[in-house]
Amino acid sequence: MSRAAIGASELLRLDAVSMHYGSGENSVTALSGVDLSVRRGELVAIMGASGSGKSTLLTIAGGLVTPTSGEVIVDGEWLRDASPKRMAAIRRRTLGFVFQDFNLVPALTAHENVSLPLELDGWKTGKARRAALDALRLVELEDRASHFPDDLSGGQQQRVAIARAVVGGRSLILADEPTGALDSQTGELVLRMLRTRIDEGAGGILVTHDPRHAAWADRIVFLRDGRVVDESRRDDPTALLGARA
Ligand SMILES: Nc1ncnc2c1ncn2[C@@H]1O[C@H](COP(=O)(O)OP(=O)(O)OP(=O)(O)O)[C@@H](O)[C@H]1O
Repeated sequence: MSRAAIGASELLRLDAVSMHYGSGENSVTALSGVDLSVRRGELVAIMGASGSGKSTLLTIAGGLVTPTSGEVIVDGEWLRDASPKRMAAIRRRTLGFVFQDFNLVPALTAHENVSLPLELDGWKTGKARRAALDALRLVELEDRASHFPDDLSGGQQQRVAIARAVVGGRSLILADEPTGALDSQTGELVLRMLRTRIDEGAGGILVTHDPRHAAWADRIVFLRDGRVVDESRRDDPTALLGARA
């Protein structure tokens, strides 16, 4: 693929990505020739049965795992060419992860949890704290900044996790079942916050089992046995219904 072919609005591209775990007789094919693109302002849902490769796709997109073959391009950078130092910088500055179990540090306030990645990245404390407060404002939790995770509801904790994922201008949000531990009303609130951030110019992948949650995405990509078997757009409800049937 020509490097010039990557558009400025394209935050993520997976090009013919395959992933095999193990070797020989015990080898498991988790992904097989997957192509995927995520643009700014676009949320892509990934659906598929357990074991279809959703989490593997997310960890590869986030540079946590190198695929067996194929290319991963994040915000114009070929991850295969990135040095470990550069890779760490891309993870800190461009990528934000949101997990099902929030992953907040219990001994730190909401404000400190959000500013921590920036401080680890060398930001001055004052600047990092101001950026963290801006991110908490985005998820409407500015007034809970000094609370510890234990003093926040599950939905509030997940909103802190979203703030931490986008703080400092990170643009690609990778969310793995971010509503799994929440009741449906709170889960919807969290998805609305995620959607707002995407509409402001980030891009994202949402791994989910729930079609109601996938409906927040612009596109749904269906995986089966590590392959993309179908794709539906939100503006094409007939295709969506057909694909889910
Ligand atoms: N570290 C690993 N070592 C070996 N096999 C693995 C590893 N991680 C995943 N697999 C296998 O790769 C395949 C895809 O797994 P993956 O976790 O990506 O699927 P998934 O769609 O996210 O599943 P779930 O919905 O249950 O989380 C499965 O067969 C799984 O057993």
